[in-house]
Amino acid sequence: MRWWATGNLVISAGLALTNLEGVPPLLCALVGYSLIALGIALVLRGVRVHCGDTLATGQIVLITLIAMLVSGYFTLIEPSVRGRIAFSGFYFGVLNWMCGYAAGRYSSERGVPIAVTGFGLLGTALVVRGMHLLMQEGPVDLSSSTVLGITMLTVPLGQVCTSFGLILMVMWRYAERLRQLSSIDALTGALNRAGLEDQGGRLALRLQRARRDLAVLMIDVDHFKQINDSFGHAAGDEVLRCLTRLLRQELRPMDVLARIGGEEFVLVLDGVDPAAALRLAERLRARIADEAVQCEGASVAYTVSIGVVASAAAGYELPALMAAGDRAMYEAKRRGRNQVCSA
Ligand SMILES: Nc1nc2c(ncn2[C@@H]2O[C@H](COP(=O)(O)OP(=O)(O)OP(=O)(O)O)[C@@H](O)[C@H]2O)c(=O)[nH]1
Repeated sequence: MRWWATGNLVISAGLALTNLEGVPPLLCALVGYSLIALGIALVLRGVRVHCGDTLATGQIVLITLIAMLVSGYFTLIEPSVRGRIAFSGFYFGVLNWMCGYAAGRYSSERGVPIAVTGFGLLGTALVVRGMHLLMQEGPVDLSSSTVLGITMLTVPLGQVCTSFGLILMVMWRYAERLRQLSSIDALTGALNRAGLEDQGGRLALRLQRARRDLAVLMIDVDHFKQINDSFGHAAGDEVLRCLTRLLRQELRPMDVLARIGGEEFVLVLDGVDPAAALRLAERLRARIADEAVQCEGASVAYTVSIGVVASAAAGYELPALMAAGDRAMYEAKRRGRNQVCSA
C-alpha cells in the first residue's frame, strides 16, 4: 500500500511536469518521464511485495533510467515529440501490464480481477495511444482524434479500477489475517474453541454427507496444576507446546486439532472408525507417558487421560460428540488417569 501510494504520488508529479507550460523541454522530458517511470516501478514493487515477491532497487533504477535516456534521446539528439510520446505510450503501457500480471499471477485475493482489469485498461490505452501517434500523418495532434479521446477516457477508468482493486486486495488480506488470529490459540498455535467450532463443524458436516466415519478424542493433561506448582508456569506452558507438537505429528491434513481449555485438547479425526480411534488414542497416551519435556534444566514427565467417541455411537453433531467424549475422559480420570476410555 505504501509503495503503491508513493508510486501514484510520483506519477502525478511526473505528469504535472510533462504538462507544465513554460518548463524547459529538457526538464519536462527528462525529469517528467523519469518520474512517471519511477512511479509505475514503485507501484509494481508494491503489487509484488503484497504478493510475497519484490522488485529490486536496481530494477527500479533501470526502469527509470530507460525512460530518462530514451526521452532524452528524443529531446536532445533526435528531437521528436512523436517519438517521445509514442515511446512513453508503449513503455508505460507495458509497465502497467507488468503490474497487472504481477497482481493476477501471485494472488488469489478478492479485488484481484478489478486491479488486473484496471492495469490492463491503463496499459492498453497507453499502447494504443502510442501506436496511433506513430501511424498519424502530419504534425503531432493530440486533440482531434477519436482514438486519443477514447484512450483519454480509458486512462482514468483504469486508474479507478486499479485503486479500487488494490484497496480491496489489502482489505481482504487484513480480514483474512484477523479471521486466522481470532481462531488460533496464541500459546500453542492450535485452533481455539472458535476455530474448532468453525473447522471441526465443517469437517463433521462433510463427513456426514459423505457417510464417512468421524472420531473425536478429548485429551486432558493429568495433574497439570501440580506441574505448574512444582516446575513453574513456564514449564507448564512448555508442556502444552510439546503436547501440541506431538499431537500434530499424528494428524493427517484433514484432521482438526484444538486447545479448548487450560490443558484440554480436542482432536477431530477424518474417516477414523471406533477401533482405529481407540488404537490411536492408546498410542498417543503411551507416547506422551514416555516422552518427558525438557524445560530450564528440568525433565517434566506427564500423562494424559483420553476420552474417545465415534460418530457411529454419538452422531455427527460436534457439541454432542464433545460432551460424550468429555464424559469418557472423566471416566478415564476416575479410573486413575493415564488411561483411555471410550463412550
Ligand atoms: N502453564 C499454564 N497453566 C495453565 C494454563 N491454562 C490453565 N492453566 C492451569 O492449569 C491448571 C488446571 O488445573 P485443574 O483444572 O485443577 O486440573 P489438573 O490439575 O490437571 O487436574 P486433573 O485434570 O483432575 O488431572 C490450573 O492450575 C490453571 O492455572 C496455561 O495456559 N499455561
